[in-house]
Amino acid sequence: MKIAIASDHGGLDLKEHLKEYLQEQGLEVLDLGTHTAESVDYPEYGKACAEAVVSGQAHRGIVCCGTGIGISIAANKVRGARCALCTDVYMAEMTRRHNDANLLALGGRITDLDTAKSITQVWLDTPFEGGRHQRRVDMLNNM
Ligand SMILES: O=C(CO)[C@H](O)[C@H](O)COP(=O)(O)O
Repeated sequence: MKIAIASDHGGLDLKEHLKEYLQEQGLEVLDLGTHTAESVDYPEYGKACAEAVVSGQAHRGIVCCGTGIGISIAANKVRGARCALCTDVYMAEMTRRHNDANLLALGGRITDLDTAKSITQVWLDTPFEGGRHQRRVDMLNNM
């Protein structure tokens, strides 16, 4: 599985650690930046990551900013993106089971690394349930 990953400066440390975590598991990572601590604008990075997923360049995407909020809003502006901001593993499980979330958002100033790794792992491993949830995801895709 290929994972696109992107952050602004507020999510940079978390992105770098998660990138290493994903690569340790043999996953291919497409790092769309940012690459330095210089202040940048999260909409650009959320958009780039969501476009990589929706276009098929990557199977899934992970976006990080300070809270995870702004970059998730940006990602969800891209048609076909279903980006879920998660702060615990229950949210990660449910957003895969019910929402078929193809992007995960995390807050580098909110969520500690161990929790972020657990959230990421559950989000990677949990399948979409389909059924009644497919109808709702179709509705999202048609908006
Ligand atoms: O969390 C964020 C967006 O939701 C950003 O990371 C945050 O707004 C950046 O703030 P600053 O420019 O003060 O570092």
